[in-house]
This record gives sequence, structure tokens and C-alpha cells, in this order.
Amino acid sequence: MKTIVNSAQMKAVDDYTVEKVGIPAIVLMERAALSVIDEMKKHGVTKEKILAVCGIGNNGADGVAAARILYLQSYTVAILLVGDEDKASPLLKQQLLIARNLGISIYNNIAITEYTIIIDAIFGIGLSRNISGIYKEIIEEINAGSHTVYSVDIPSGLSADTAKPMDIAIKADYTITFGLNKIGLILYPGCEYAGNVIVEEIGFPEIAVNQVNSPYFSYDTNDLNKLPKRLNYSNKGTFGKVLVIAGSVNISGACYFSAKAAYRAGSGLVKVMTAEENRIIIQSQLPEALLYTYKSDNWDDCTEEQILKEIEWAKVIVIGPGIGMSNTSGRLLDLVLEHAKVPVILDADGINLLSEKVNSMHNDNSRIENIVSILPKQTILTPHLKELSVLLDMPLDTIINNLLGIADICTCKNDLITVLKDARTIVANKKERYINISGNNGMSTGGSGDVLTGIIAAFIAQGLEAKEAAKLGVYTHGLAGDKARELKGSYCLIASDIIDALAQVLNNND
Ligand SMILES: NC(=O)C1=CN([C@@H]2O[C@H](COP(=O)(O)OP(=O)(O)OC[C@H]3O[C@@H](n4cnc5c(N)ncnc54)[C@H](OP(=O)(O)O)[C@@H]3O)[C@@H](O)[C@H]2O)[C@@H](O)CC1
Ligand SMILES: [K+]
Repeated sequence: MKTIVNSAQMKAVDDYTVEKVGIPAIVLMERAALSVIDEMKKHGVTKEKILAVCGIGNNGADGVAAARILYLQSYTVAILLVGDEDKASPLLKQQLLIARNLGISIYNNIAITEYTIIIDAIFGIGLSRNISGIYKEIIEEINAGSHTVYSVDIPSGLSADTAKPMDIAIKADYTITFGLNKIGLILYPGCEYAGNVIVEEIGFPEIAVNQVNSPYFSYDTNDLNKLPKRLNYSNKGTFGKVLVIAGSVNISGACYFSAKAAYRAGSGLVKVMTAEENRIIIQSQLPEALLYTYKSDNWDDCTEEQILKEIEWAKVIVIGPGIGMSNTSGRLLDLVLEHAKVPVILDADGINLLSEKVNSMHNDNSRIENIVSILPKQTILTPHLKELSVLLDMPLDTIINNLLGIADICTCKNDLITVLKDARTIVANKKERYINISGNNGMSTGGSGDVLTGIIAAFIAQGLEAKEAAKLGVYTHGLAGDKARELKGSYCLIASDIIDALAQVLNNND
């Protein structure tokens, strides 16, 4: 698990380290500068002309320190200082003094095009307003050139909090960020400005990181250890029963993908509940699945009784993929919402049907309170942003522009587990904000979301808590997508490839 921070949290880590722990800021700065240089050397920087473009805060001071170390190692390096030196931070003044004592060239104006490598140290996490004037001109000039750009801590101009440029931002090839990853380097569009992000440990102690208690984090492959171990003494019941209520007339793929992914991710038994018309398809494509089919046009008390039995049978229920918006689907959803006592993963048309139900509610509660009031405990909602916009009755743009704020609205005051599906999916539950960094654009393909529901369900069936299954499911789904892309490429990748690649991700856990 990797903690992620915004600028205020990073500043709090900085302050605690310097003021409470007593590590001098200039020591951290020296390590920061050395880590930038290490990274440059890894990428073969040798005889090129290097320009450190430095602002007047401590980010600029990092840049001056890096230039000085390079100079002492006989690199050809100069410093371009942008901004009013009289207003320089104390650490920058100190770094400039050292650089001047050594005879390093410090300019206020220079032809940037003469340099092939740029160290971007104009602004770091202290950026506080939109960029304009000389700063804007220089960023434009750097972006228009063909230099290799190493950004110090964060590309100058990018907000560490929102991942948006504050009018303009440097487009870096590499960003060397210190101590902890920043929200601005992970979410879009920030991650596209940052290029390759390298998180460098420069000596912030754990106690300083822990005291900020950031809700943001991501997973790496070590977190796959959280998956329940497979018991040797077991039978198919040991690994849980997944009920997939999905598909409708002419839509069979959704239940197939969800159910197959649930099996491949380790469930003991998977039952598909779908329209009678899908019987033969499921029986022939996925003979491992148990099957209950209903006749959409002949729904009677017996049907309802049987459906209640199936709901009772399940340890976890997926409902929604491909069920359509018919009355039958609405009745299925009602039965699940009223009777399920196990975690429910509500996806796709299940969410659209929920939106309709909420639209018809008339009371003084807030919309999110109305939504939560009709969901069983431990519901996992897995909307993509358009579905979320309908569910919350909020413009899509508002959601796209403030994903973390929307996550707060969905979950701060309730138990809901919301999986906000996007290029960087966020799993929100109470104050936890898991930001997923696995996956790729090849996964934007039909059936991919159905596969996700199956994986999450399988993890719950095997004993994971719903909120853990949601995070680990999203991460695993992305990892499988990444493996699938290695084989098929992002153009050719289809949902079945993600299911097939699960073996490569999960078998390391055996
Ligand atoms: N402390 C530590 O222990 C360590 C810190 N480290 C490094 O310090 C960096 C943070 O340094 P920082 O806090 O000095 O902020 P920084 O990003 O340099 O910018 C502040 C300056 O920019 C100015 N300014 C802001 N916005 C502006 C705008 N739009 N247009 C124009 N000006 C604008 C602002 O002016 P003001 O708002 O005060 O008028 C101020 O002068 C961090 O990212 C890391 O690189 C590392 O060495 C590790 C140890
Ligand atoms: K920077």
C-alpha cells in the first residue's frame, strides 16, 4: 500500500520532519537534489548542456542544489532564475550563495533552446495560484522545445491537489517526486503532464507520514497478499457461492463475462440468473455455471419464490450487467434490494434502475440519503461516471472535474462502497479513498466492467470483506488488463483477454 498526498498533507510531512523530528530542511534538500541527479544518470545524461530553471521558493532551491552537484561532477550546467530574487526563500538564498561561491553561471534571461536537458524547478507543492506573466512565457517556451525535461517534485504549474494545470504546466518526461506520491501526479490529466513518475525516498520518517493520516492510497503487487489463502482441506462450498443476476433477451455476454470472471478469480460455485432465452448460450459457453432462468413474459408467484431461494443461497450477489430497463429487471432489483442479507454488487442497468427508483422518491432527504436508504448494507456500487451523473442527478462535467469531492459526497456519511470507474478508478468507503493505478486504455472495451463485477464477487465469496474486495478487485482487474495488453496490445484487447490473464496475476499468490 502506498500513501498518496495532496500539497497540504505533504507540507505537513515536511514541517513535522523539520520542526518536530529535527532533520534540517537543507539535509532533505540535498537528498532531493541527489535523487534527481541519480534519475538523470539512469537515463544516460552525460555531456549534454543542462539548464536548471528555478523559481524563488524551495522547489527552485532544489534545482539550484541539483545544478551545483552536477557542476561539481563536471557536467555543463547553468541556472536560470525566474522571479524576483529579493523574495527568494531563505533556503534558496543559501543555495544561490553556494552556487555563486563556486562560480556557477546564474542568469535571469537566457536562450533556453541552447540546452538539451531542462531541470524544471520553477514551482513545486507551493504553487498557490494561476500562472501568468514571465512564468507562463517560460513554461510555454520549455513546452515548445524538444528538450528532455526532468521535473523536480511535480511539473511546474500542475496542482498537486486537483491534477489540473493552473492555466499552464510543464510537460515533463520524468518527474522525480519526494517522499510520497501526489494526487496531482496520479489522476488525469496530471499524470500525462508528469511523464514517468519516480517516487524517491529522501528521509521523511514514518512518524511524519503517519501523523497526516491521508485517506488517499494505492496498491502495488505486495497487496495481492491480502487475498484469502486457498485452504488445502476444502470443497467447492469453501470458496463461496456467487449469484450473478445479469443479461436479458438478446444480451447474454454480460452474465457470461461476470460469471466466468467470478470462477476464474476463485469462486467455488457461480450461479447465473438470467432470461430463459440465454439458457443454451450459458450452458454451452460456461458449463461450469449453475443456472436459473426465468421467463420474462410469464412471471408468477413461483418465479418470485424461486428467486428468493436463490437470493438466500448466495454469499454475494452481482446484479445489473445487461439486465436492461424492463419491468422484469425492475422486479428482480426490488427483490434483491428488499431481501439480500449478503454483499450486493450493483452495476450497469442495476444502477440505472436504481436512479429511476430514486427519481420517484419524494421526501426531504438528500439524494444520497435516499439512495442509501434503499440499498442493503455492504452494497458496492460500480458506476462509470455517466451512470453516476444520472444516479446523483448531477452534470457529468461537475463529476469529472471533482472526482474526489464526489467520492466524499457518496460516502462520507454512510457505509456505501462506491467504485467510481474511470481511467483512475476510485474506491471510496467512509474516509478511505483508494486510487487505482493499474490498468490501461485497452480495457475500455465492452464487457470489461462485467468482468470487474465477477472478480469483486469472487473475492467476497472467498472471505474478503466487501470494501477490501472492491479495492483488490479493481486492482486485480487492472493488473490482468495490463498482462492482457502485453499479449494483445491495446487495440486488440477484449474482455475475454482480461479473464484469461487473471491466471497470470493470481497464480503468483498460490
Ligand atoms: N520543506 C522541505 O523540507 C523540503 C521541500 N522541498 C521542496 O520544496 C518545495 C516546496 O517549496 P515551497 O513551499 O517553497 O514552494 P514552491 O513550490 O517552491 O513555490 C513557492 C513559491 O512560488 C510562489 N508562487 C506560488 N504560486 C505562484 C504563481 N502562480 N505565480 C508566481 N509565483 C507563485 C510563491 O510566492 P508567494 O505565494 O509566496 O507569493 C513562492 O515564492 C517542494 O515541492 C520540494 O521541491 C524538498 O527540498 C524537500 C524538503
Ligand atoms: K517543479
